[in-house]
Amino acid sequence: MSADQSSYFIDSELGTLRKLLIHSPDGGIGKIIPSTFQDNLYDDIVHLKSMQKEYNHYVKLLLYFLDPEKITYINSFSSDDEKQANCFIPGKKEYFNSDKVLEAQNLLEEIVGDERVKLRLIAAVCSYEESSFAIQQKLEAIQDAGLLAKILITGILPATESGNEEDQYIFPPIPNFIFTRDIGIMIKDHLLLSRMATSARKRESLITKFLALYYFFHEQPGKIIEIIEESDFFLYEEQERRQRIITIEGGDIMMVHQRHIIVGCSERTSSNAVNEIIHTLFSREELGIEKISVVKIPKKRAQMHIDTIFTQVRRNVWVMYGRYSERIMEAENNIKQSYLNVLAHKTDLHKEPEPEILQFYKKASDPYQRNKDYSVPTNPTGIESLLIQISVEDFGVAPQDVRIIYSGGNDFPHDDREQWTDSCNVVALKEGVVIGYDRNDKTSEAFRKAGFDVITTREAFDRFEKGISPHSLENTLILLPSAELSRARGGSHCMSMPLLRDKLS
Ligand SMILES: NC(=[NH2+])NCCC[C@H](N)C(=O)O
Repeated sequence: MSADQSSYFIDSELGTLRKLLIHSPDGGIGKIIPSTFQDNLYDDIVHLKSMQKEYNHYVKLLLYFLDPEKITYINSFSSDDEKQANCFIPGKKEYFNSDKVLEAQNLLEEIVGDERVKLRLIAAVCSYEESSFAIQQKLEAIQDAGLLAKILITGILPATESGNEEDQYIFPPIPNFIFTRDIGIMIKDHLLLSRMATSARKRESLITKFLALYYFFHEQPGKIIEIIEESDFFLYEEQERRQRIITIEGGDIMMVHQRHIIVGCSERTSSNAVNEIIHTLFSREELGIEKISVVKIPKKRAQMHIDTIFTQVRRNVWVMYGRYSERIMEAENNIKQSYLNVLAHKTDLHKEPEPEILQFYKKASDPYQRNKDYSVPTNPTGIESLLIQISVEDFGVAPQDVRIIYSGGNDFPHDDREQWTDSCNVVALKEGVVIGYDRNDKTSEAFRKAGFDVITTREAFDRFEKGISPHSLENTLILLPSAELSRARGGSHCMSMPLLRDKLS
């Protein structure tokens, strides 16, 4: 399998999905202990086997839509449970190996098959992880590229290679690598590399950079966009450096329309990064980006990226967290304030920091200037108006036809509970057909009320087995089992890095 470079292209969140990058939950996740799950950006320890089982539903669903021949292949092992299970484990002989549902571990295996790349990557990882020279040499001696790829991800050097009686833990796990959304962002036929905000995810950035350079764009490195701090960054004192730091995570960037990108300014994507993203994207004429909407959100664990607050379902339909809707916030504040007035309380209502929208336009007639101010004075008043504006102005939807589905049906406490378990984080397989989590009951109900079919993956598979074509589904929310997956604090949008979508007609 080698990369077909012309076949990466993303200019919407909705065009029929043809190719994406995933990573199945790996052995590193099963090594996290109660005192480290927080540092690892998890909210509990998870049961790896159950998580993998849930994840396999996701993979199978993707294959039904993107590469159905692989379903036939997997089904051919129906009389042998072990072999069938192996079809879902990267590195196993029976692994399905699709060139449409791409597994990061497999791509890594492919690039480290080249000795030159292998040595570079080992050196880079070992120096980042501050490994000993002895460990570096052990890794260099490994001839099995598949094994090496697995070790670089899980951090586990098996006894057979370590020369010890037991497995050796040489690097920390990177349990968030399942959230491939965050590691890089396709913008048309370019790839913007992320720059992870936390040390728990930095090895992911490193591996992704190698995948970009030696797999996806090895013949066209110019298509890789990298945004880093200014060259004098290291000369500043620590506090100043904190202001100037550039961190970018894919969950904060949405290529929502061919001319319009949304960029989140959040716990993970720094304001300086947003600034540079605007300049960089506008300066690259070939991208054709004319408008950038910045969504500044409070820095909070529950909403670490903008895709935890809203995602797009159809041109005219969005799912969002109602507490971040300015319309709802205003209505609630008014009600609360009027109670306070009636009760003659002197205290003012405690207000949470509110999201803020700033829009920037690149006018084709204006020559590009480094310090030019692109901002426009009339920004949408909040996230909900922004989403409506996109549907109406970018997609030509009539305002009365825009529909916002709220997390938990906007009903407290379900709104908060379900946002926490990623009710607002859905990915579109095609326009109107999205993947969500089965535990978000009230959000599913809200989808039903909005005219969507809501089915579980099992129901979907049954239908497909009966010969119904996956692509015949319309306006459907497909629910993944999610008891364990959701504890890692990401949904299907986070678990996907789309590489190729059809253009919307
Ligand atoms: N695009 C996303 N919302 N990704 C979710 C990432 C969750 C992951 N545990 C983290 O905190 O980094």
